[in-house]
Amino acid sequence: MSEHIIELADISVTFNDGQQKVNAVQDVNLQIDTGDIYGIIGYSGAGKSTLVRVINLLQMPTTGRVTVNGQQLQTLAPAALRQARKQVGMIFQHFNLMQSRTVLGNVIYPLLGQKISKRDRQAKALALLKLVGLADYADTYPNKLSGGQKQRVAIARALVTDPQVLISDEATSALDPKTTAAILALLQRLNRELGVTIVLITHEMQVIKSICHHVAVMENGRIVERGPVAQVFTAPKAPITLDFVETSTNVRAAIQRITRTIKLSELAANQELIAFKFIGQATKKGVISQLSQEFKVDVNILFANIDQIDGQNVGDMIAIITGDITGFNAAVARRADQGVHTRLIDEQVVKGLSD
Ligand SMILES: Nc1ncnc2c1ncn2[C@@H]1O[C@H](COP(=O)(O)OP(=O)(O)OP(=O)(O)O)[C@@H](O)[C@H]1O
Repeated sequence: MSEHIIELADISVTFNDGQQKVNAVQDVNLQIDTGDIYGIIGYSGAGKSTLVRVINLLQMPTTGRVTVNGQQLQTLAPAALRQARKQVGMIFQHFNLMQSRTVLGNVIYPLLGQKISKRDRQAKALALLKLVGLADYADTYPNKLSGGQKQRVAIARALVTDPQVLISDEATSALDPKTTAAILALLQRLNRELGVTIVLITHEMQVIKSICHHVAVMENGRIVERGPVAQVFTAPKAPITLDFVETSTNVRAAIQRITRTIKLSELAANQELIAFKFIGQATKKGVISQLSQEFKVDVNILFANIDQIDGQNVGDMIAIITGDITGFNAAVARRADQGVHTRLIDEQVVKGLSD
């Protein structure tokens, strides 16, 4: 088995929409490890759906190579490609269930036409319904189910051909927060128990933070940043990543609220407004209280929040520091390797938030 279950090399997708040319995906290289939960985040129109549809050649790339489980899909004859596609299951925002079939009928559907007896088909579908918590709903029709239950059926259906990869295209976007959390927990359990690799696209940071191990951030058809979730979201490099982070942690709203009441231009020469980030152990160590005593600075906390990213604690704090700010800032900078990061909130930062 290859270490990378999915390898996308130099992928571009261009649509010719009448007179207009749309470069939906541009020069994307992406490798996804076997067994990973890999998130792709971006705003609407960033190219996420187009990119993931390339993974099973539902969307032919204009250029580039698609390799799944060691097979370069574009080199396969139609029969082999049909077989290879079964390695990739998909779930969608609107479930795409067939209303005229029962829950069991929906889950069985992908197995029709395969060399597998009716009894085995049923047994397999029922086992999957049990796995997703819907054993008692086999004979129910989809219109009698809640959104969360419909998505569970769709997940069972996507897994019935034993795919190695499950693609989730905004699968929780139509669900309420509690149901979203339950579906994400289910995906996490399926990843652990079945070893299925999950590629999950979303525009919501919360989704990425709760179950993904790696993330790629897409903007205008390109991947602008990628890496382990905790790393990308605690030390974002691309402006759009920072934007996602600050929106989801409420830091952006907090900075806007604070700077509406406190004018930065009216701060004294020995005062600064600073945003702190504490990662992992640093959330527990009281580094700031130690340093504030050492440098005799006052720390006036205006906002604080603690969050979990891929199982790791991440804290945010915004405070006005008064006193020996040069010494204090230098000492904090030396703590970067212990997971303490700071950012000065100046007029430019505030202006950037309102743009
Ligand atoms: N079949 C198509 N023909 C023409 N343009 C398309 C087609 N499919 C997608 N596009 C365009 O390609 C770009 C990327 O779309 P895509 O759906 O991949 O983005 P997305 O990040 O998944 O956004 P959303 O969450 O809104 O679906 C958009 O500008 C979209 O309008």
